[in-house]
Amino acid sequence: MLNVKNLTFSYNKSPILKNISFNVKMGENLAIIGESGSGKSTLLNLIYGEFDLNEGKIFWKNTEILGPKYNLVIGYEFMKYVHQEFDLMPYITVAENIGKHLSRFFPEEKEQRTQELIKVVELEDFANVKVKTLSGGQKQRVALARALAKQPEIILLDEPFSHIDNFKKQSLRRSVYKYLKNKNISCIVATHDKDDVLGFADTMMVLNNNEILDTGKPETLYKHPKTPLIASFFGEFNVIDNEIIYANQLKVVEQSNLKAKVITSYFKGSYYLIEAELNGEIVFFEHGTALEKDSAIYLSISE
Ligand SMILES: Nc1ncnc2c1ncn2[C@@H]1O[C@H](COP(=O)(O)OP(=O)(O)OP(=O)(O)O)[C@@H](O)[C@H]1O
Repeated sequence: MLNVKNLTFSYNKSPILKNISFNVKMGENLAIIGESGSGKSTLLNLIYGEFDLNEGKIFWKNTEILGPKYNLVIGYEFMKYVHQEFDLMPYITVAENIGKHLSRFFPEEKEQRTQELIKVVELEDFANVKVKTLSGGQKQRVALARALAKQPEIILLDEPFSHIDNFKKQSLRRSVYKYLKNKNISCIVATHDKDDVLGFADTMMVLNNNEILDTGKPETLYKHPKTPLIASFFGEFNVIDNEIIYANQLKVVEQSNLKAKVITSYFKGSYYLIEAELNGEIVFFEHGTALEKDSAIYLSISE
């Protein structure tokens, strides 16, 4: 289990993270979300032992994670970190990059493991291609596979699918998170993307103003967002009578005391997002069809 206790850290004078405490169990998937600059990457760096803490302690099982002041070589065998710079060897192939740190003395196992991971990141067609010729998204997938090669006990992922196109993203995400679960590898993922969280994360943690704003199951935070910031992570929402109401909770009805005027209909695929004016405020709701501009409609709030 990863145990982070009262962590406080600053690069310069003002703290970036204050009093951060949480645990991650074996095989658990924890998603860290927060606005840009809220300290997600910094927290991953600290867990990896990249910097020295100002205060607090980090343990993986019984091993204390120590920063550069105490360690000549940063990083531990049981932990891998896939950050934004992929740090690959450009002049060797995808397969060679992935198998680079696997033992040469077990060539069959090395080959088998490399092939298994190439499949996980869906790079079968590129196994023998030199990394320097790959796109950003393909490189990101090689970096993921390489981090998994020696099967860490815990993996830290910083925006792991940020460079991957929408055509591939969904299936790749399922493949990687399923692999981590099957192998019982703990995972901490820093992300801006709700699709990394919903359906995959066991727990999510929201960083805001240097602290943990909330933490819990994604379902709980979705259903009971403490603040508009948390609701905004999940999608369009409105504040009506001081309550956070998601766009999909507002329905058009025959008659109600919420009379609104349609402004714009945005095509969203399986629905339209309608922008309307309600009591002088802008509201958004989802609807099956586009609605005529300036038409009057009545809304009701569903659970
Ligand atoms: N090496 C550094 N030296 C000084 N300040 C830094 C350093 N790295 C990050 N910061 C600052 O620390 C704060 C947190 O940055 P961090 O990269 O951890 O945020 P983040 O939540 O990961 O952001 P993003 O979502 O944009 O990646 C920012 O204000 C950033 O400017």
